[in-house]
Amino acid sequence: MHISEAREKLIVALDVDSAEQALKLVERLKPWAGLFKVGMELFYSQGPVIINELRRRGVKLFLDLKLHDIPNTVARATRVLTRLGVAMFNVHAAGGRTMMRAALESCQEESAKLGLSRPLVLAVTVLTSIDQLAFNQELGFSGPVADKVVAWALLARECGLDGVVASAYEAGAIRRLCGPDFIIVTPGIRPSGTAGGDQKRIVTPAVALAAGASHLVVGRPIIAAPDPAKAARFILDEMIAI
Ligand SMILES: O=c1ccn([C@@H]2O[C@H](COP(=O)(O)O)[C@@H](O)[C@H]2O)c(=O)[nH]1
Repeated sequence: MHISEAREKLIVALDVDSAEQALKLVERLKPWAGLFKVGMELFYSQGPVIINELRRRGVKLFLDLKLHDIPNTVARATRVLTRLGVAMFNVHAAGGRTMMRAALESCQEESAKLGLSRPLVLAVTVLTSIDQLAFNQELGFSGPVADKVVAWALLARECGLDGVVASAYEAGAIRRLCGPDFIIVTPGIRPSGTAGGDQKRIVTPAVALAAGASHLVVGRPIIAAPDPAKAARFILDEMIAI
């Protein structure tokens, strides 16, 4: 894989609470990342203004707010988010079929109305911070995590969604069952030899790509590094090593 192809697959999580920090990271990391992820911390502290600020810098954005509510509420929230012009956003697969369909339909309608290209809609499956024990004992699900992730990926595909957020542990099965064009965004990425912290289903960048992930989400290993650009470059090197 060429480094430019790896760059398109790397999503840097802007997990900071100020516009100044986010914009500084984007300026430093733009050469090394194809997308930037705005999650709850940045969006809740800065609001939609930060999306406009970032878009003005010409970067593609993944709005990671993980919508999960009744279908009507999610549809109405989706309508508003679609106006922001992000490249992708997500909802929880656990919200069910009607909710996922409502999100997609509302996003399609609003994009068409505004003449915008439709953002990709992804379904969050089982969070990468959940291990098998917590999945069974705390959340009360029976069976392997992977079975639930794959079932939710199939449901998301049936609802017409563009892809899922899932760990690399499940990426191979999702890729086989959902096909080559299905988007698999994979957080829980840790460069070899680094600790996972709160992340439980973790793999290295090379392993995630080999498993079938289409995009890798990396936060702390890049943004908390002494030199974020060097850390991003290191991750790209691990990605192209496969
Ligand atoms: O299952 C999920 C869904 C989303 N995330 C998000 O990805 C990043 C990962 O950050 P790291 O610092 O690289 O651990 C973070 O913004 C999460 O909210 C996830 O980790 N797992």
